[in-house]
Amino acid sequence: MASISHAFTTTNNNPSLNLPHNRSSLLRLSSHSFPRRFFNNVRIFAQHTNSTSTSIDFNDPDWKIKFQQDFESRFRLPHITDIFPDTPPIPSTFCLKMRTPIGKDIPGHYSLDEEWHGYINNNDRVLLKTINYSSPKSAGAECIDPNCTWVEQWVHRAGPREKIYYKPEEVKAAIVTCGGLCPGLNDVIRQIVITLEIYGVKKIVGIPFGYRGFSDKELTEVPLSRKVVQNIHLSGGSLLGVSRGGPSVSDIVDSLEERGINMLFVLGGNGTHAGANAIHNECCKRRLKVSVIGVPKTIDNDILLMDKTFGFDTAVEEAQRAINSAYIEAHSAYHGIGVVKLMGRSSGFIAMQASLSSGQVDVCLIPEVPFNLHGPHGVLRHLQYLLEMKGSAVVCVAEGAGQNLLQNTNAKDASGNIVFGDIGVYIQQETKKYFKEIGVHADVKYIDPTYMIRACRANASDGILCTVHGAFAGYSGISVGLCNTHYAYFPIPEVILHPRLVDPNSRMWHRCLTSTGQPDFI
Ligand SMILES: Nc1ncnc2c1ncn2[C@@H]1O[C@H](COP(=O)(O)OP(=O)(O)O)[C@@H](O)[C@H]1O
Ligand SMILES: O=P(O)(O)OC[C@H]1O[C@](O)(COP(=O)(O)O)[C@@H](O)[C@@H]1O
Ligand SMILES: [Mg+2]
Repeated sequence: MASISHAFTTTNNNPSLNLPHNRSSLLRLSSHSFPRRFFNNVRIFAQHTNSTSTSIDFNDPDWKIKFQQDFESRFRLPHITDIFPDTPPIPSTFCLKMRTPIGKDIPGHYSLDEEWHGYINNNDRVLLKTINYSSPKSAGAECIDPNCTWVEQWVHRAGPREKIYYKPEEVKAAIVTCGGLCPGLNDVIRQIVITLEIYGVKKIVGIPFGYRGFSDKELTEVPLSRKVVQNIHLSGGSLLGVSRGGPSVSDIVDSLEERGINMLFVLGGNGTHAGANAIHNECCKRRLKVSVIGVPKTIDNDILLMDKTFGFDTAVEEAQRAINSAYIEAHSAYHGIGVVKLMGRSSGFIAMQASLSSGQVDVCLIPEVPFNLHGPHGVLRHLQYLLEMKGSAVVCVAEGAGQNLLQNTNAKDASGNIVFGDIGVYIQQETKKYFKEIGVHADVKYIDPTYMIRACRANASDGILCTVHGAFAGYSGISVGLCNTHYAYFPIPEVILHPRLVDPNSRMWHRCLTSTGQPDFI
């Protein structure tokens, strides 16, 4: 029987996933019992799947069921009953149908006398992929087998559960914001605090300046309440401050123990989530009843499996303002060229989306698509053509683009991220040089709005991710994100296998190319 090595998915690098648990997995698959690690050697077939290397025999008539079982096991959410099987569930204290608190109706007294139907059932699922590709050649196709067979993949629906695993009066919740700034951090802090209070939690604190706040003795925790956070969403930044680098995971967990924190909400990007998962694993190892929940924060939008992360919409909107300025400058000058650099360490989502929606960009350069600056097909030759044809041009470049053209800085930030050379400055300089050399006038203006973009407050369309329900439901080591417009919970390792990238074969990138009209620069 021929075995075809192809696409997909398996990761089980979270030790807690291997712990015994007392809850049933997806029931519709439970009648089949295949070895759990059947798919451990499957290799990637399509681009941009969240996959590790494995192999699968597509001649096996049961491969699809086995795939789905493996998927279900990978996306199973770690739960505190994995370690404390005897933890009794209690009726939820969360209710949206509130009356003016009188006696027993006060949240925290678990005595809601009205029937409440707003809960999420633990077996509710959200469909992860929604396109049935009929051919691997379809734009953006993500296929598991060579025929692009339709395989349903379900992830866990987020939201309040009827039964909870923490008594609100026994909870000490902490919030920490890590990494770089992002619009919407204060909105999320505010929403978490307000939701915790609705459950009846009284002890809520903020850890100042990211993970550093766990170890730096000069930094004291900030008491949080609805009163404190009421208006914080009206300003950008983070009420708590942010930082990169910081203490070891073991020191962070020591600090959690000392402070008596048993719910930790960690707002950050892929680095922060790697930290959150390590904290979760360390808590499991020490047998601590702690729920660690990640909230994806990054303007780069580089977290896997989610429609988008909060702050991204705002970043795109702000980026368009910078593009518009570059356009006006370029358009108003004789042979004007505007260059705008936007953030995006490994992913060009902001540059792509802002270029597309502004309609004012002629050349969009992102890390995922290689390009030459010089040569007959290079960007500079195309700029010359644009000046001849329309008199001006606008270039939008993501910070991680074209790094192969720059000298390696060999520098890393406190979190271990590579510090890039400035591609925007390089393009500006090379453009000036090029037009000087060919004796053509060009007025080059360079705009770098990056810190202005991420410091602004979130716009109305950046939804707030509510995470508190996941912690009360007893989950830990999970992240919350929008999946096909519905909120879902994901085990952290699945969303940080690698940075989410723009697929150069996706409709979105194709639309961007249509909008800019740019050729291939290779
Ligand atoms: N692999 C990792 N394990 C544990 N902590 C990490 C890891 N990577 C990053 N961190 C920590 O997470 C925090 C934020 O990481 P960083 O990469 O700067 O930002 P982001 O979370 O936005 O990607 C830093 O305090 C850093 O020390
Ligand atoms: O100058 P800083 O603070 O290190 O931040 C720069 C980085 O921040 C980002 O905007 C977001 O990165 P994070 O998601 O890691 O915070 C990147 O695009 C950029 O490389
Ligand atoms: Mg990051």
